[in-house]
Amino acid sequence: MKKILAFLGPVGTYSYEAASRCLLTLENTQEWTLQALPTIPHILTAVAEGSVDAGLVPGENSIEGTVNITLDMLAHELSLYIQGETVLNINHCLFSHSQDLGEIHTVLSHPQALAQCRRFLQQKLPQARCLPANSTAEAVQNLASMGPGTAAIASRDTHRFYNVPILVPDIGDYPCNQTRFLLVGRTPCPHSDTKKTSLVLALEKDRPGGLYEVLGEFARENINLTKIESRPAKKELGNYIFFIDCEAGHDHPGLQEVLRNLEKKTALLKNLGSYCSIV
Ligand SMILES: O=C(O)C(=O)C[C@]1(C(=O)O)C=C[C@@H](O)C=C1
Repeated sequence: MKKILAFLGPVGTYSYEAASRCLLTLENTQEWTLQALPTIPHILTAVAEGSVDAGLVPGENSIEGTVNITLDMLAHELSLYIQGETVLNINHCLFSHSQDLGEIHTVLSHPQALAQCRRFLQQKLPQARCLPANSTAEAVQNLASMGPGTAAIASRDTHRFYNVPILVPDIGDYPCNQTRFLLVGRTPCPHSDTKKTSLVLALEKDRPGGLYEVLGEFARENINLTKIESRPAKKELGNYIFFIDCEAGHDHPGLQEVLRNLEKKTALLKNLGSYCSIV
């Protein structure tokens, strides 16, 4: 039986494109197949429970920031490892069977895509209401049952899978729009040449210099951070956890030293895994 890589479906989503790319780089590619699932929680839970072997989920967008559900589930709810990352350029188009923008009264898409086209929607379709869909391609698929006057925001590529014309191409608010996808599995990345590591940590107590000391550990080992973000610890207000990505793989001697020291300085230290970029 083939191993399964789950992605946010149906086919034609950005996640599908990212998953197709990852599939080619997995060890023994021909032993793998893709499976569409409807939401990010479905994907991560299926990986954790073992009904699929790996999952591909969006983690961060250059315009809208972190995909909170992904990081929250990885930090608080599941024991999974990031095994790889891949970055896609995002180029949103407006799909519709209508040929006139003035006829559009409803626009469907994934909330991230709607947010990334906020100015276009405000300026060109002020009359339209926006409805969330589970994914961009699901929004295009749903147009078939929605009647005239509806439109969907999705990737140009979606055109290949659904018989819906592009009414307006390139509707994103910013010319550079990228989403970083994470490949997650139940075990650490099997490759020895990992280049990045993602950590979640919480300070022992809120005191002057606490975070500075944590960051000092990376500086001392000359390890570059590529991301730091605080998220609510899901307790009282003002209580945060920190997501840190750094440019050091698991066999980096400096990283091992940083992890040993952080164990002593933090109330929570979760290693989400070391991995490489998939291009
Ligand atoms: O709906 C899709 O096509 C997705 O793959 C999801 C998703 C996301 O969650 O960020 C991926 C890339 C874009 O940023 C918009 C939507």
